[in-house]
Amino acid sequence: MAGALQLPIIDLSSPDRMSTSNSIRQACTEVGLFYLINHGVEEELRVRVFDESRKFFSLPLQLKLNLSRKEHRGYTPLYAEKLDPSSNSTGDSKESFYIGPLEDSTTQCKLNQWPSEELLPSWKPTMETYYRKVLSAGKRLISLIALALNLDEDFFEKVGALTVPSAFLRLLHYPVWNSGELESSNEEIYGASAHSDYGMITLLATDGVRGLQVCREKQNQPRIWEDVQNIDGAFIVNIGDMMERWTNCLFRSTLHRVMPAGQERYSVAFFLDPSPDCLVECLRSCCSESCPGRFPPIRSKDYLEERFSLTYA
Ligand SMILES: O=C(O)CCC(=O)C(=O)O
Ligand SMILES: [Fe+2]
Repeated sequence: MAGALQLPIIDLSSPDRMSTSNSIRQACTEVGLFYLINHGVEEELRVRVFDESRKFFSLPLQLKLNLSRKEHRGYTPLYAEKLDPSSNSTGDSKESFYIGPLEDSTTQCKLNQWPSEELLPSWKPTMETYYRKVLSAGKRLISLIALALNLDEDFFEKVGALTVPSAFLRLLHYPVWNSGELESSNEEIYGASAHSDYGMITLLATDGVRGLQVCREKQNQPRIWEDVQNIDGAFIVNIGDMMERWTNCLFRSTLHRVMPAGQERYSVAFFLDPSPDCLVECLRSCCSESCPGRFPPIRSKDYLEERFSLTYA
C-alpha cells in the first residue's frame, strides 16, 4: 500500500514573491512536486474542459482515429504509449489527445487537429481558452522558479526558453479496470507506467479519482510509491527532466506513475517545455568543483525528439 504524501502548497498570487520562491526552492529540491493555488484558471473553465474531454473520448473509436497523432498533435489510442520502456506491460492503459502551440507565426499552429465543429461545437474554443490561461500561469510560475534559483526573474525568457515554448496540453482518459481483469491479466497493467516528464514543468489537473503516485528516491530499489492526493482547484506541478538538467539535479524531476483505480479516470496535463532552439545547459550557480556539471548542453528540440522516440518505439 502506498502512503499519502504531504506536499507544499504554493500560492501564485501571493505578493510576497521572495517567500513564495523560497517555498518553491524547498519543494523542488526535496520532492520536485507541489500544489499550485490561486493560479488564475477559473474552476468553471476547468469543469468545461473535463466535460469536453469526456465528450471526445466517448466518440466512436473510428472518429477518434481519424484524428490520430501526427507531429505530436492529436489522438493516441489505448496501449499506444509506453512511458516506461523497461516495464513488462504491453503499453499504458490510457488514451489521450495532444494540443500543441496555438499562436505561432511558423507553421506550428496549423499542425493541431480538432474534432469537427458539427460533432463538438464548443470543443476548440474551450481548449484554446484553457491552453492560454494555463500557459500564462505557467510563465508566471517559471519566473518564480528563476527567483528560487537565485536568478533574475526573466532568466528563462532571456535564454530563449519562452520565445516559442513547446507547450502541450494533453487530455487523458484511463478506462476502468475491474479487479477480475487485473487478476487474470498476465501482464503488469499501468494507467501510465513509471516516468518523469521531459520538459521544464507540468501543471496537472485531475478529476479527483486516485491513481497518481510518486517515488521520491528514484535511484533506490525497491521503489517506494506514495499516493498524491488531489486538492480541488489546485494544479499538481512537477519538475521535468530538462529543468533537472539545467539545475544539475538540484531540482528533482519526479518519477511518477498512474495505477488502475477500479474507476474511470480523467486528467489534463499541461507540459511547459523550452522553445525548440533553446540550449539547456547546467547553470553555473548549480555547478562547483565538488559538483561538476553532469549533463552536456543539449537543444530542447533534440532532447524531446530523443525521449519521444523511446516512448513511442
Ligand atoms: O494522469 C495523470 O495523473 C498523470 C499523467 C502523466 O503523468 C503524464 O501524462 O505525463
Ligand atoms: Fe507524467
